[in-house]
Amino acid sequence: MALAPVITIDGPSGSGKGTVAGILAKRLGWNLLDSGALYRLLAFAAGNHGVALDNEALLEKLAAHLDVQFIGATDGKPARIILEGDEVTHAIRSEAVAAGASKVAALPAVRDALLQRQRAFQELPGLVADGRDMGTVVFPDAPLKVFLTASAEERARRRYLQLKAKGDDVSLTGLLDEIRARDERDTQRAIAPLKPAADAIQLDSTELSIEQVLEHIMSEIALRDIA
Ligand SMILES: Nc1ncnc2c1ncn2[C@@H]1O[C@H](COP(=O)(O)OP(=O)(O)OP(=O)(O)O)[C@@H](O)[C@H]1O
Ligand SMILES: Nc1ccn([C@H]2C[C@H](O)[C@@H](COP(=O)(O)O)O2)c(=O)n1
Repeated sequence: MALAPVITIDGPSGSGKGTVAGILAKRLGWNLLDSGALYRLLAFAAGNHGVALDNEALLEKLAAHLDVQFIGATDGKPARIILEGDEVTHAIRSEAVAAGASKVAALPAVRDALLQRQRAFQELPGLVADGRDMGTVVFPDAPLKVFLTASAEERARRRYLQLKAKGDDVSLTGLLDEIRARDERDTQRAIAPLKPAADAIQLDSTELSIEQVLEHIMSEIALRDIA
């Protein structure tokens, strides 16, 4: 049977990947893989089980047996995420969990343990996959690969507005520091670093609205006759 087509959207934190991937999946009626959520879930589970974020052997085991359910969908995103029986939909979205995710994601055995779980999302009619290595490692044959960026300042501003709207007490300079630290870790790690695939189209969303980003991607989809 033919493999489902995949559109990959990679890029740094706050560039808009998750938002754009969710809307795109909904418009196309395709499946969605938020690969960052898997690394966040692993970091969260490690905290629950008292596993240190540099204990590669234990994290590999935890990753291989991660008991996760993605339930329902709104705007292309899972409505609820259940980890080991507990709802963690919102809890995994904190900056602290993101920093932990970025640390466990640098461990080769962890990435290996999560690889097949990610590839299993490739089901008909198609998949929109967002992350750091979707186009370079997980789905190298994807017919459309997008590398979405924005300046660090704009990404911090977006994250600030997003967290403020949720009622979180955050500082813009603190978020900018965290974003820069995460960029550094994600781009400099030895395995599957954040970088554009050789055949990716690059979009800088600093001056673009979400809808304008989507228009660019939809025109690439039409050009390639993918969906
Ligand atoms: N082009 C844009 N213009 C303005 N705001 C945007 C744009 N794209 C995304 N946003 C907003 O920026 C915030 C971060 O977006 P999003 O969560 O999609 O980023 P991300 O790249 O998936 O980040 P992460 O990798 O950390 O999950 C959200 O509040 C989103 O609505
Ligand atoms: N394909 C992926 C997805 C995510 N990560 C790591 C690096 C990120 O900093 C962290 C959290 O991701 P987010 O939810 O913010 O997209 O997880 C990765 O290494 N590879």
